[in-house]
Amino acid sequence: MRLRAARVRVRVPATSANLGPGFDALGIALGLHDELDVRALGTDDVRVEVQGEGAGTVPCDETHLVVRALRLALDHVGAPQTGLHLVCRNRVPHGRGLGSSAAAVVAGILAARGLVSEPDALDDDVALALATQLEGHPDNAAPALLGGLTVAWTDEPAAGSAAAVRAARLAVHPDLAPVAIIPPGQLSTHAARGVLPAQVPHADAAWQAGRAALLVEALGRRPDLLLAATGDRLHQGYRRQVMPASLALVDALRARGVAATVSGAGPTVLALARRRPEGAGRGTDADGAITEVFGGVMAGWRVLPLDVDVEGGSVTTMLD
Ligand SMILES: Nc1ncnc2c1ncn2[C@@H]1O[C@H](COP(=O)(O)OP(=O)(O)OP(=O)(O)O)[C@@H](O)[C@H]1O
Ligand SMILES: N[C@@H](CCO)C(=O)O
Repeated sequence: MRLRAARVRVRVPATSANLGPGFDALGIALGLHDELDVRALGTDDVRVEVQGEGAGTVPCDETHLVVRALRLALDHVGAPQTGLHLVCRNRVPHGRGLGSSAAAVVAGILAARGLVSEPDALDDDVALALATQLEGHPDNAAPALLGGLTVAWTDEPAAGSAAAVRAARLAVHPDLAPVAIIPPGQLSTHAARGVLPAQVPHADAAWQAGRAALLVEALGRRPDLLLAATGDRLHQGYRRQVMPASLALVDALRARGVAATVSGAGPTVLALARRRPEGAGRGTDADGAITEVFGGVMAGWRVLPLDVDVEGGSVTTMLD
């Protein structure tokens, strides 16, 4: 395998994982994107410029997450390593539960796909497996790669072979109107996973399986069922201790009929709202409740209505 291009442009969406009961499995791509220009250099240099989210905080050397993912993908297909110049225009907030790390990992893998002579060697199946290797779980990487609503799972490995990570796209009702409510502070996924128990009661697992099945129906065809369908007993309650304000917001919104969940590992809150019907003005059916709950007192939080991204990550080869 050789490099066929020197310059590529990559675009990857934010994602929200779990959506309540779909812990480590369901995820949805959102209309908020990181964009990167990646240039292969004739030298061994690595230069990373970051604009927007993460500027001044993420490392700008070989340890940058996009660089690590890109190198993993080049190694995987036997392509030569190269010097790199990255310009990252980041809009996905970091450490907020909106899939910034998955976006970075998918961006690196897609950049490698755009650079190599046989891009099919990094098709979506391979890209998802590589992303999961770096991320640990595929629920953000799958929608970041494929767009829309996805369910990701891992097939039991046959003796002597690696487990296969797989994903399928699911239907999304056109009225679905996600609203991200983003706090000013970060919480790492690592910290949020650290407070989860090793075991849960059988009754909770059974309850959750029913809600996850209902959620697929609610998101695809019956948005009127979203409040019931976004219940959770496996993660949000355990995580209350590390994001009390987010869980208080989830509780307050749910008490007002809004299908609110913690987005990914938090601390962002995602309201799965519905677009107002034609003629009823712009906005969503959750806007009144969000305004009422906020009351202007949650300083530094941002309310961000977002479209569902249906395209997923993309890479374009740039001609010099
Ligand atoms: N665009 C990026 N470039 C470089 N590093 C990044 C980028 N995005 C995220 N990271 C790294 O990943 C960390 C955040 O990852 P983490 O998994 O904790 O949160 P998240 O991905 O934003 O949330 P979640 O996985 O819950 O959706 C950042 O602090 C940074 O180290
Ligand atoms: N399913 C993951 C998403 C965060 O990457 C979690 O909740 O820990």
